[in-house]
Amino acid sequence: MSNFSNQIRASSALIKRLKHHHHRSSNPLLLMQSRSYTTNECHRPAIVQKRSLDILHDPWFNKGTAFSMTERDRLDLRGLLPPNVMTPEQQIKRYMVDLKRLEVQARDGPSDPNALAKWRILNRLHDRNEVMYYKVLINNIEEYAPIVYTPTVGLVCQNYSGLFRRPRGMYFSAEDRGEMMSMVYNWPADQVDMIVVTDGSRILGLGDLGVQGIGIAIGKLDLYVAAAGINPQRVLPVMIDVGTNNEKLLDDPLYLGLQENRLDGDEYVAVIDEFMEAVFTRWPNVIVQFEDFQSKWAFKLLQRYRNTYRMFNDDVQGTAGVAIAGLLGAVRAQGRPMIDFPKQKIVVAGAGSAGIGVLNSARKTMARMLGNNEHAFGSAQRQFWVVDAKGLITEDRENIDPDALPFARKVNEINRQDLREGASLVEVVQKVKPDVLLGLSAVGGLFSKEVLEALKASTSTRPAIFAMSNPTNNAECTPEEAYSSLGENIIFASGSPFKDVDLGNGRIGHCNQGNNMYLFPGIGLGTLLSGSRIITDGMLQAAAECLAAYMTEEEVLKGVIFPSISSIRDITKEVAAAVVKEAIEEDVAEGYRGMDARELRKLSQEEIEEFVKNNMWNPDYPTLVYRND
Ligand SMILES: NC(=O)C1=CN([C@@H]2O[C@H](COP(=O)(O)OP(=O)(O)OC[C@H]3O[C@@H](n4cnc5c(N)ncnc54)[C@H](O)[C@@H]3O)[C@@H](O)[C@H]2O)C=CC1
Ligand SMILES: CC(=O)C(=O)O
Ligand SMILES: [Mg+2]
Repeated sequence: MSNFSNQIRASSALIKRLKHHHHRSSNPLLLMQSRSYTTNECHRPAIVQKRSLDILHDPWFNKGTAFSMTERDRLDLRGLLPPNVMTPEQQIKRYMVDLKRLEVQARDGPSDPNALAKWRILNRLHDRNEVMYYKVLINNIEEYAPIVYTPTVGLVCQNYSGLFRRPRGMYFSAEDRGEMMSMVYNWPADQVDMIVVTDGSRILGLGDLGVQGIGIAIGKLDLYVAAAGINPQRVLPVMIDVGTNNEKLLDDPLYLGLQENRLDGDEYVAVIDEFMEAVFTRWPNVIVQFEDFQSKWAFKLLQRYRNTYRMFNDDVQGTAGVAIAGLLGAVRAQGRPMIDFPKQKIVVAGAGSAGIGVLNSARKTMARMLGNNEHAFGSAQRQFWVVDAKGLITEDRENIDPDALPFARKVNEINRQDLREGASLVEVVQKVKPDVLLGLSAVGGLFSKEVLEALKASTSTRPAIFAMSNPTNNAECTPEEAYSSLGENIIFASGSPFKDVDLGNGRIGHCNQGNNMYLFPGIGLGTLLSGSRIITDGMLQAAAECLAAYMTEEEVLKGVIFPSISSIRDITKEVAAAVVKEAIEEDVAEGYRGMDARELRKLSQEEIEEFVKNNMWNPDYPTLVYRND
């Protein structure tokens, strides 16, 4: 079961990982001695059943000017390309000149006025040459993750009607009921490893964007390829269009989705059921990531499918793991042992899919550290104060959402703190003096000056502010606001990227990006390679623990509690290895392709990591061989 079953196990696991961290640069002898676990598929030729222009128009196989002369002959491409054969490096250089041209007058960062134009240029490359697209993305991940992912992906979804050129992924609509089982065979790939599916009902913090939400599934899968090395030919973004309740889209003559109100109740569930049955029939080994479903359905669908299908909900489970890693980092950053985590007073603003996911997981982690009995759960529960749109949630709340009920505070306890049902965020912060203020409210600026000023009275030596809502404009506060109100002795993390803050005199206020992107790619890859039929709580916990342990003591003390995005491929590899290991320990790993369950069980930690690494796709052109059979 979980690696967090008690503080001792957690600490020893952390120490082990920290040790491991030190020789992460890998011992060449070790590498030479260990056998290779499955050949890297990139070195095998790829068989194509098309030739000539059809290849140039197929982004999965197109290499553009990098087709060698022999390949041009073999594939009837001679004369269809300019004669100068370019190396992949030259291709990238030429492309980057075009992309960089825009940046001459561009301001950096999230408010980049050219962000959409950059997305367009990248998207055009994605449409014509996938290998090159991912090479650009992987080599410049820090710069372009904010374009293909949050924040720009939000803008892309909002402007989808105007940006739409070529379709990408599959659309299942309420009109397709009864047809989905055959529709899945319209997708050209016989193998699909990862599906990210959304119904567009809550895209980032931008609300119901209907069919336009497909952009988020595409963006998440871009990270699956870039960070986890999932083969881009085996990813499938999916939009389930059951209508929209967004009045603007319902009235927009240019809207590309169904212009009717969302299906609800049993009718809605029947559509999702049919979709799940269809995709798992064609691709029994696929993993389905649910993304940006409104809370109302996020929990219900997760409970409905998680014991029968290989699926997870990223907003509920991925976010929870990232938050746990961040919260433990915040404890370490105070120079305190992790065993102090259950003493932290935590105010959470937002009780939706993300907020409740984090609360459940944080409470469980605390309870485990406290002995995992009923009393432990009770004590853990009293460390949280949850504020939603109606204020502090207590047992006095009418029609309380059942998912929030476990966190409703007892009225007598709250009265003793001079608080009551519906108390405002600022009052709660004033009275509780929390160690952590965590926002998953989708309300930009919610951590106002008044709230941040109130946090000055925190009993923590180094209070932590997690403004996790996306995209940028929805962040509960900016790092500048936090550092200027509270001074340098804080920990700050945001869901979308911000720049570090210059505090003067050479001091830097670090801005961490606390985003589920540090976990979901590794959860998906680890599940895939373990061959587990389901994604257990233990596998998710192992992923979170791995992320928590990734940062060294020195980094954490500097306020750096999450890795830089430039190391996302490395952290993803480690998270995936932790997930595989946990699946083996829980005896749910059934093996993957050439590696059966028995062989998997024999692997050492290093060998598991090598197995993961060897199964990560790299953006290199394969040799193409034509065969028509
Ligand atoms: N950083 C990350 O990795 C992630 C960030 N998110 C972000 O979290 C946000 C929320 O997502 P969900 O929970 O799915 O949305 P949701 O719509 O289900 O929940 C929003 C919650 O915020 C509450 N809220 C609204 N106004 C408030 C106010 N003035 N004060 C306090 N609470 C208020 C609502 O009552 C509700 O409980 C989104 O912006 C999303 O982008 C979500 C997943 C991951
Ligand atoms: C990051 C993410 O999953 C969200 O904001 O919904
Ligand atoms: Mg999401």
